[in-house]
Amino acid sequence: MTLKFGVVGTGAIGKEHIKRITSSLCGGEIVAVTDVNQLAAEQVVEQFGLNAVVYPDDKSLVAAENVDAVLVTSWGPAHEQSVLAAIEAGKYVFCEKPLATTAEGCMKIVEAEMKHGKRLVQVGFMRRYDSGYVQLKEAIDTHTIGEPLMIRCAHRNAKVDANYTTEMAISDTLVHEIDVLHWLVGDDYKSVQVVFPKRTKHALDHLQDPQIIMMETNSGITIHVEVFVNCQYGYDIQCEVIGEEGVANLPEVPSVITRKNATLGASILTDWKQRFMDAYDKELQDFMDSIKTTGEPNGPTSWDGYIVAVTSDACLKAQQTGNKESVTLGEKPAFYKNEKEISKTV
Ligand SMILES: NC(=O)c1ccc[n+]([C@@H]2O[C@H](COP(=O)([O-])OP(=O)(O)OC[C@H]3O[C@@H](n4cnc5c(N)ncnc54)[C@H](O)[C@@H]3O)[C@@H](O)[C@H]2O)c1
Ligand SMILES: O[C@H]1[C@H](O)[C@@H](O)[C@H](O)[C@@H](O)[C@H]1O
Repeated sequence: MTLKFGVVGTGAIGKEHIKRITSSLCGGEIVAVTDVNQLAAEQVVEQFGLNAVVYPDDKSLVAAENVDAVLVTSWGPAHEQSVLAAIEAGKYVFCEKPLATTAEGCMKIVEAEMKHGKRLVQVGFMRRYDSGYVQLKEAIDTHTIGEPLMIRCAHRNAKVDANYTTEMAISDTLVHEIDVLHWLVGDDYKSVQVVFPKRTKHALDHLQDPQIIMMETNSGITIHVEVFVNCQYGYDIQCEVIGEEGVANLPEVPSVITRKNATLGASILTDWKQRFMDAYDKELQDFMDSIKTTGEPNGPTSWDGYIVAVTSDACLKAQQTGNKESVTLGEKPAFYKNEKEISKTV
């Protein structure tokens, strides 16, 4: 069976996902596309030689009979409406982060999905599919380093464009750590705090860069994440878990090591597309495969999207107050308690 996708939003990551579904993954086909910029949607159909209809908006695309699954890759604020429309129509949804830009929006999606009665939604938190993070999780789960006590992370982008704001360090960038870290240690967040170090001269005037976000889990694990989006030198993702019996690090991306001019060298990637290419492939392949085999997606859930939104809201508040802000999630619904471990399925 081929899963027929309708794509909402044919910008940067929309095109990346269309390319992988049509050229490197198995079992998917793009049959519909839409974008507020109709020309962009038409160009994508031509660029990738798709046999797909261009729809005027997400509602008409979702309603198309031959669309089995909706791939939401529009701007964040537009996600909620498209995801809710897809659930309403009983269609599967793969939604890029964020699931919705507010915790209330994510909760509406959670409630709609539970009302529908089976899982339809997967959120694009691709780091859970990255082989490095999967290995790190295995080391933690098998108690290789004992009980985790502290985590230190860095999320560095070489540079960002003028539209990137101080808030986006949380809502666009930190969201990846918020998702992957609670998954890594199997614990939820209790509180967050944000500290603004000395600003880099490479940030535009409106942007506080870098930022340090401190998070604490219910069991007391303390986490420090440095978000530094004008670090200049490359795209660099670091994660170190300090346990009672040892320390585990996210593996470095493999690179040829050179020896030249009295210097030992290795290259560093420059953007997220290359760094997580395999993880993007695996998350979408898993989405298609698990729907085919079990009738439900297997990856990050709407509840995971909700956890990220609540935590991200607390961080945004902490940016303003400078105080420790609490994270209040409420009980995880039983509906979301049977998730399978990705590390055991990919
Ligand atoms: N998982 C990741 O690592 C990752 C990486 C990049 C982007 N993203 C997420 O993917 C989403 C898209 O990011 P991008 O970099 O491709 O942005 P982009 O600006 O390149 O593309 C977004 C596209 O959506 C279209 N659009 C906006 N509102 C729409 C609507 N209501 N209906 C239809 N089309 C609409 C825009 O015209 C644009 O073509 C964002 O939510 C972003 O956070 C995730
Ligand atoms: O939207 C992008 C993307 O999510 C990247 O993975 C992240 O490193 C960037 O900081 C963010 O702006």
